[in-house]
Amino acid sequence: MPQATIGVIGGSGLYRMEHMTEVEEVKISTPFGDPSDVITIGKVNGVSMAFLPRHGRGHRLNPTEIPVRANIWALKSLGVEYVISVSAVGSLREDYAPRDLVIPDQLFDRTKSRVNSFFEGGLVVHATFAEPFCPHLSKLLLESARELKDVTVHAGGTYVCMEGPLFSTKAESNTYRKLGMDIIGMTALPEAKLAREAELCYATVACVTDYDCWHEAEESVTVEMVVQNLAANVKNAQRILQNVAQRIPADRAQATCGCSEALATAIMTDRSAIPAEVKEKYSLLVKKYL
Ligand SMILES: CSC[C@H]1O[C@H](OP(=O)(O)O)[C@H](O)[C@@H]1O
Ligand SMILES: Nc1ncnc2[nH]cnc12
Repeated sequence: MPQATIGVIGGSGLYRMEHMTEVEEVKISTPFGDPSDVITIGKVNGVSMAFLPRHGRGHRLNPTEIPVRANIWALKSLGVEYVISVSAVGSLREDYAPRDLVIPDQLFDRTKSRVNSFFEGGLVVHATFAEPFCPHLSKLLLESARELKDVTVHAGGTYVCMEGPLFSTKAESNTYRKLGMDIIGMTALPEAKLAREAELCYATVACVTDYDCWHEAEESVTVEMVVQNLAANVKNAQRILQNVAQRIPADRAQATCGCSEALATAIMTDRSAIPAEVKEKYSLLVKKYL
């Protein structure tokens, strides 16, 4: 099986990686079912990357249907250590305009029907999630994005993750604004939580496509609006991915974050109380601690 240290999860509008050479497609099965699609592995600027479209090619899966556990497990099993998510988002503030990019630093969970953890059936794990995005990978993405002189990039912001698939009401959108949220989408959770449980560095390039439905002078969000703005945004996201490939250290020991040891103090269950078959099932994630 080919391996890659960097994984890219493509969101709306990003279903394949441009400028990828030596491309191989791999179909992976996991204890949590099949991922959203086959994973493409190849080289971007000489660096190995794995690419997975979260909604599947053809955009077949709505946010609630995305097999997030299978997606993160599959990337981990390919040796991925860094996951870069590319996502379309609505803006909840005037100065984050459509076609701008945001590297968010916080998350607020408004999902209702998602599975939030890998661990169940006799293994209880409480990982720290105060900083949901990897600060080290976010900084590298920000530096790469800032090299695009024709694009406005915002450092930081709170991404509120709603259930969907319908967009928000005006009452919801205005409430999120009052609560201090900056951007809105439907997919960063549980992806970020599962990446943390898999001890992966995880960060997002959020592509602003609309002002949701709160803005008095702008039309409320529609799929047509999202798709039009995404065409430009996704090109810029691809440029960032090519650039960041050069900056990510091959050896994660050089990273200044704690993502690679996120479970070191998180396992609550007595080692002697964990059934053998559960240890076996989760060995990809916790073998080094058991
Ligand atoms: C097509 S607009 C709504 C859709 O776009 C975002 O997806 P992604 O984060 O995968 O780019 C949003 O979360 C919704 O799923
Ligand atoms: N306004 C919005 N709400 C939720 N998800 C989105 N994705 C893009 N725009 C969005």
